Amino acid sequence: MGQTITEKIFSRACGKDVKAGEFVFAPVDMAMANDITAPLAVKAFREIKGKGVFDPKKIVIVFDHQAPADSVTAAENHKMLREFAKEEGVILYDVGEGIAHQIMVEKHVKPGMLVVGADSHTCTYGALGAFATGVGSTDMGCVFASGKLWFKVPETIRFEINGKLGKHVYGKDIILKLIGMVSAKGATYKACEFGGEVVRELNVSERLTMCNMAVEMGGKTGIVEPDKVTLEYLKEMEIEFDGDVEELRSDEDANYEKIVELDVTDMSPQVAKPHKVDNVVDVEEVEGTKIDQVFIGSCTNGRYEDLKIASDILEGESVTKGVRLIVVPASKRVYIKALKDGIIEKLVDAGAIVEFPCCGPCMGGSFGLIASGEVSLSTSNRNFIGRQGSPKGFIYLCSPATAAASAIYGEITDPRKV
Ligand SMILES: CC(C)[C@H](C(=O)O)[C@@H](O)C(=O)O
Ligand code: SF4
Repeated sequence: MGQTITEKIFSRACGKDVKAGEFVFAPVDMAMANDITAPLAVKAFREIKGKGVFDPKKIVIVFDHQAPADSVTAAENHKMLREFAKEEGVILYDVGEGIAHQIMVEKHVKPGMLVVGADSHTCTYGALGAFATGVGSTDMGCVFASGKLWFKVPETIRFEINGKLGKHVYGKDIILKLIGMVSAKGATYKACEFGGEVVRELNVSERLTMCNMAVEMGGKTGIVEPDKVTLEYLKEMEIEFDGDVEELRSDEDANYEKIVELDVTDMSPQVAKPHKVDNVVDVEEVEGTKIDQVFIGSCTNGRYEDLKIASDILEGESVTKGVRLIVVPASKRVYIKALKDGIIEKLVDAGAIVEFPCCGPCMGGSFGLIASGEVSLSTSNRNFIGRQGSPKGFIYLCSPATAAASAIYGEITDPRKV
């Protein structure tokens, strides 16, 4: 019996052939924690070992959720983490560098790696053909100390996406559609392997969006077999990779728990309605819903390509009066590229508020909260009650194209009509 890419990555990490369902104690290639989870990981690490992380070059800490500090507690956490990073020599990305997940895929992740992060959206990195998953802070403390962690090698659900995407329909719409189809717990603890002719043609940015939301259907990770699109991306990011992507394809006779097929021809842009990510409908069903705030950003859709799609739609238009459009580039690299290409200027011209790279309003952090009764249309990944401010607010999720078109009209708008 052949192996899935997930089994291949675990077999390489463990130095022996392993199969889905087996429990393994595996060494990790990279470990990441952010400003919310790292303080607890450091505490656990101190209790377990005291001093001396397993390998400082493999540990990354990023300040993104509360950066720059939005409270004295956050400031104290940042201060402690700066001291820890200096003492242990681990890699630190301070305020302004961007969202951890974006930084990881711009600088550290390579195909075939086994990566853990103390954040649920670590699954994003699977878009590069790595196995990456979120872990708790205490687990991360153990990783800081030993470089290893136990896993149950997950079974794989293969999502086979075929057909042809229409105008203004993107990876975000595909993943929302899939979550609606299988439900928020439909892939619990599974590796969600995205393939098929449509995925092969998606750029890495859209693959990242899809893998990012695998956890919203319960997935242990999202993963795309690496190919020449991946290699071109690594080159652009100046990430050195001398492995063979062919070796990281799932075998033809690999064992899948299930294959889910989707033909995207004629598929509409998708929207997740409050308050569950699997409450997904075609945009036509919610067209005309009045909105108060639009957020374009997050580890799901805050990349250059996302900002470009939005600025193309908003060019020469203006955000309707009474609606706030908040745009947050996912990283410094994204921000600078968008600045140089005039994208930021177009967005600001249209009436957007463009903020520094960070998580922004995604989880109701430092700014951009909504009031009771207000409606947020967001390109992020979760629309739970209270996530972006008042528990009496409403959050709809969509692609950057739908978000930009809706900002012009002040109501949820089908981007194909703009
Ligand atoms: C703060 C962090 C633990 C959390 C996560 O793990 O996902 C956050 O990033 C989120 O999106 O809710
Ligand atoms: S952007 Fe949102 S989903 Fe992503 S890590 Fe930050 S808070 Fe979590």
